[in-house]
Amino acid sequence: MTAHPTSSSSLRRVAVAGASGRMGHMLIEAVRQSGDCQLAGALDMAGSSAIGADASAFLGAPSGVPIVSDLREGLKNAQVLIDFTRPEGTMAHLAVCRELGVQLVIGTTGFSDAQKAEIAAAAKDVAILFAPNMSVGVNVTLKLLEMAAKAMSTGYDIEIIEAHHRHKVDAPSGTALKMGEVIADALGRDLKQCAVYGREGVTGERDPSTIGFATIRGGDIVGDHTVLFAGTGERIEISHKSSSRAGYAQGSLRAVRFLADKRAGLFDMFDVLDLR
Ligand SMILES: NC(=O)C1=CN([C@@H]2O[C@H](COP(=O)(O)OP(=O)(O)OC[C@H]3O[C@@H](n4cnc5c(N)ncnc54)[C@H](OP(=O)(O)O)[C@@H]3O)[C@@H](O)[C@H]2O)C=CC1
Ligand SMILES: O=C(O)C1=N[C@H](C(=O)O)C[C@H](O)C1
Repeated sequence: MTAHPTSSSSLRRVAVAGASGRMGHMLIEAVRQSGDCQLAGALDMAGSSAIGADASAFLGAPSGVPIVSDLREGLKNAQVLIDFTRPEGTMAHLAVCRELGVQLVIGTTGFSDAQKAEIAAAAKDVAILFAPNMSVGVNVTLKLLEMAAKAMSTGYDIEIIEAHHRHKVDAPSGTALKMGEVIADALGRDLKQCAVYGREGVTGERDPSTIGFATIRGGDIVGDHTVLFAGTGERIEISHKSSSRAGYAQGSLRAVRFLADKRAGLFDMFDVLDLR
């Protein structure tokens, strides 16, 4: 579907940050194929070779939307910004969206606690959907983990193993950390106190109250997450594997639709999928 950035209609006007990134391309393609959204802006970093190019040139079907680095220019026609970039980029986008009243769907991972608090503060003024994984499958998996953790609260050692492509810059993945939080909450533990991020040397025996994390990086792995509940004489593995980024993009569009009638507030995919 071709949509002009200034056409007036009931289509949701969506801008995409990180427009030339792996997720940026998936999102632009999903917006253009959606039928109920229109590409209204495309952002990338100043100095990027993508600046000035048509945002959907990579599809062989121009949109008339140029990729720009000026945030106000890129957001001037948008009702909502989908941001899959880096924490420092998201924080800059957040400030301008808050000022302009543009809603945000944030898929970026790797934020500090202080940055997360800033996102929550901005959500008092503008509606924000913030989730480390937009796929339906991963969010259902989070729900399964909550149930499994409660049922196996003693006698099972919990380890979270994640694997991603060689270009990923943050570890553990945002999804793995969220899995850890969900499990720790279900067990009445504080993830900050009980997480063990990798082991080396003479570590001593495993402390049963810990939740371990292991990270694999290689090739073009889209995103695999496994939670191992290792007991005596048995073990349970709950796994999710992404073989395409399309699910993240489709989930992001569901988030855009969910936000449409929200004036302010901080939401996640549990709200969108009614999993709370
Ligand atoms: N929530 C979810 O469902 C998912 C989340 N993610 C997360 O999304 C993020 C992006 O992933 P991916 O698309 O693979 O990454 P890419 O590196 O492919 O794309 C990142 C994009 O953001 C741009 N960018 C980088 N730094 C900044 C900045 N400071 N300000 C503005 N733009 C910036 C890059 O520009 P340039 O190329 O010029 O550097 C690029 O266009 C990661 O945090 C990842 O973990 C990924 C998949 C699913
Ligand atoms: O960087 C990625 O690729 C992904 N990042 C997200 C994360 O950190 O959890 C989501 C997904 O796993 C892909």
